[in-house]
Amino acid sequence: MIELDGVSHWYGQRQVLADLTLSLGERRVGVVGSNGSGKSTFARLLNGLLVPGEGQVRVDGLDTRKQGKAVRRKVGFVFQDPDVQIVMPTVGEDLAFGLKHRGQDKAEIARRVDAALAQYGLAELREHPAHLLSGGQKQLLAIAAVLITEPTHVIFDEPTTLLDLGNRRRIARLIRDMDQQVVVVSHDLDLLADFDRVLVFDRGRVVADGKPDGCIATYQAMHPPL
Ligand SMILES: Nc1ncnc2c1ncn2[C@@H]1O[C@H](COP(=O)(O)OP(=O)(O)OP(=O)(O)O)[C@@H](O)[C@H]1O
Repeated sequence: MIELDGVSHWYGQRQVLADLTLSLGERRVGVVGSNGSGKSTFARLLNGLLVPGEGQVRVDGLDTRKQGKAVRRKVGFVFQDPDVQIVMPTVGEDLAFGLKHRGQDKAEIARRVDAALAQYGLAELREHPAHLLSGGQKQLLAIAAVLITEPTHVIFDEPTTLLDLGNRRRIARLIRDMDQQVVVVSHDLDLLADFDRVLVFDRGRVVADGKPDGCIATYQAMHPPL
């Protein structure tokens, strides 16, 4: 369960989120809204990458302000741009990185890396330089590198923006089949169509909140075709 209690946020003098109070308990929560409406800021608050200027964010009862490290172990974050997330020279090493950081033993790391390479169709790329992967392969690697650490919640900030149709569908399937709670910020409305709940952001506020059909229709009505 992710809870926001009276959350507002500012960059300098500029308010970008205004008094959000929400309980997110559904398994798949989508977030849509215009450019600059505050979605990425909201996403970053959920795993403590940012702490709110005002109010409280709690993940399974842990306060992101006071227990940030514990929250970040629970909540994985997949960035829009996989280049900011890929930190090691090869695909295999990149997958192992988060596990080493968490002090896992060698045998367990090897077991989990093998499993992840197979699961994400990356087995032939184990020794491949990570920065030479295609955009779609990098995105898959970035997602795999988060999921391998077994977070209980995963936040995706526009995970399909760089992807072709085939890889978009692959990520959509992966998100559909995940056991963890996921919060997905996306401009890809098809991706969110079968989610449990969708939030529509406008100028730092949630202006619609409910099942995808109604919320996506509300969002589309805010932007009528020319
Ligand atoms: N680090 C920052 N410093 C100052 N202003 C920022 C910073 N990050 C975002 N902003 C501003 O805050 C507002 C909300 O940005 P945010 O990235 O949360 O919106 P968004 O809904 O995710 O937009 P997009 O759909 O374009 O990704 C924007 O006006 C943006 O310019």
